[in-house]
Amino acid sequence: MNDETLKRIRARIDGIDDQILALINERAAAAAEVAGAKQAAGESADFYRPAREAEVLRRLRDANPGPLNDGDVTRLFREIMSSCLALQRPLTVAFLGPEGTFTQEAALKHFGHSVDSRPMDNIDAVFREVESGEAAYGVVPVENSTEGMVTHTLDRLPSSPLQIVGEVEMPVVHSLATRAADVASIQRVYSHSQGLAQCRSWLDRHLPAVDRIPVASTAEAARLASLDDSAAAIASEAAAERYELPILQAAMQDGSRNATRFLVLGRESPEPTGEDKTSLVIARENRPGGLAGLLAPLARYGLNMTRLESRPSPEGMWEYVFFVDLLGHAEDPDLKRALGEMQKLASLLKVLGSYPRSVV
Ligand SMILES: O=C(O)C(=O)C[C@]1(C(=O)O)C=C[C@@H](O)C=C1
Repeated sequence: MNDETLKRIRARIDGIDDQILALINERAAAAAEVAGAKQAAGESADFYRPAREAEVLRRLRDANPGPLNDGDVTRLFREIMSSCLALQRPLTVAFLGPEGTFTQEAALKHFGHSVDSRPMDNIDAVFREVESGEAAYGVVPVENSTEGMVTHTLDRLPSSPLQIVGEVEMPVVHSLATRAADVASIQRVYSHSQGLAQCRSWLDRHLPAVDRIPVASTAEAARLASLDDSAAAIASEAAAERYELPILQAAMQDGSRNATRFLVLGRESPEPTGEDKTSLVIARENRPGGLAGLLAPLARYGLNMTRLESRPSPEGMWEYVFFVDLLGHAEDPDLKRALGEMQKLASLLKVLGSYPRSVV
């Protein structure tokens, strides 16, 4: 390419960037106007509107003419909205820490980077931080496609006054991060128990005799591995980078499509968007056909159940509660009727939240 051509194209790009800059700021000013209107209406506590954000992202994704792909378009607008909201008031978001966990990545993917994100030591602490009002929102893992549910999260939900206000799905790619020169020099491997489980076959094949040490998080594993040249961590690339650990093996997880679902916890239920999910916890006294009868209204109203999970009930030995995810919002007429009918049969029925299905 000759210099003249390059100069001409770059001048055009500069012109486009000026327009984008002016438009982004015009958008931020409009969002600030919304904030003013919310404040005037007495809604000053929290300006975040998950339902509206999901609508904005879905509309732009569906309108995207390319060549940018839909994922990049939603990510860019996610960050623009995050910055617009931070101008109104930055959100505080508690997440299962420390810095560098997959949960932090999920929190930033959902809220964008213009938030005040706070690492918590454990899942219970995330719940408490939001329950006490110290943080407006919290992010916790709930299930992994290889290893199944995160029982701490499920068990904490029924007794919490918090609502599930969103979900984030993320591919989870594990790396073997270490200062060891080669696999043969590794004497111990640290990770979260889920990380060790998700890489079991790889470890059996390549490091069969090495100690596998479960620690509080994959980020903590990376920190420990950074202190000991004969140790390795199974952690995210981000955590490896944070602790300046070289990656000896990338993408070492057993399932090529390993993904984790995270829940966003808040205090108020989002409005319906037309593409929502509802999570419930239910129970019925133990008798033949009990659970089938309790779920029957869902089939009658044509509702789609996307998850059914049982957990031991805190009430009694060999008693169970069931976690159910449904497509739809608890305010949708059919779902509302089905819930009304289930309520009459159930010994326990609690709506844990209705929230927009994940967009980014
Ligand atoms: O529409 C609103 O309620 C806004 O505050 C504007 C806006 C946006 O930037 O589009 C910002 C924050 C909300 O979470 C949702 C949307």
